[in-house]
Amino acid sequence: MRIDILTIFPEFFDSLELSLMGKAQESGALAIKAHNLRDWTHDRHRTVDDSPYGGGAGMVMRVDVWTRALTDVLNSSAIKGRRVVMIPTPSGRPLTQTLAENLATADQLIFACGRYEGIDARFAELVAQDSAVELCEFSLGDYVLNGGEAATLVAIEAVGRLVPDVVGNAESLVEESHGQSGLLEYPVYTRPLDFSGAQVPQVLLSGDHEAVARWRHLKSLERTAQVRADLLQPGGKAHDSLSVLDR
Ligand SMILES: Nc1cc(-c2ccc3cc[nH]c3c2)n[nH]1
Repeated sequence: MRIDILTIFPEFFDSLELSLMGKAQESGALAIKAHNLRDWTHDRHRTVDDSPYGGGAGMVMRVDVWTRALTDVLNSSAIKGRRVVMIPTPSGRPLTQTLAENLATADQLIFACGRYEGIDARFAELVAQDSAVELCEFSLGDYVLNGGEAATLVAIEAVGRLVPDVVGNAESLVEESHGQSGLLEYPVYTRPLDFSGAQVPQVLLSGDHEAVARWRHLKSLERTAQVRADLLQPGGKAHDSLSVLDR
């Protein structure tokens, strides 16, 4: 998967050279490039924003700069297949595991990181009209950030780890929170066996793999019921997991 990021803070994404995302770039499973939006300005001050029509506080990012930048990235990366323009915004659709799984099948993601009061609305409108790309306006949750960069980092990690050959052991993607079961993760333990009197659950020391699997599933159900009962409602992703209680 090719990932392009348009931002006025390209150095914000230096952390993607580390850990799993860094290894995925070395292996070629992911190709990530951050571009400085100011490279597509034409004035001496490299201006990307202006005052809002209709008045109000703050500044709005210019549609001409954004459209020039996106057009250039799309034309120069020349990726065939499914291309999605990702715009982080508080008014977007929630970034869920289901959405991340869907996006992980794309050939290219292009992230448009806004700042100030956001990007001129005509930018997203023009992207939506372009049949060569999909538009995905997404939100991390109901809280407001100062810009799109942090949301983009989260989205790249959530989607990137689902791209084939990025995570070494695909098995580990199955049992995590919001994974295939839709349940929250069970508690995990490792050495020391006794820590300040706190013990490891005996079943995990039993060597009885079936009993361990059953205990883990029940702990996941318990945790999900405590913290995210909504996931267990009819239609929720974890609702089918309740059937294990009937056995
Ligand atoms: N979920 C969420 C996204 C944002 C966001 C996204 C882009 C910009 C640009 C300027 N402020 C922004 C805030 N806040 N919260």
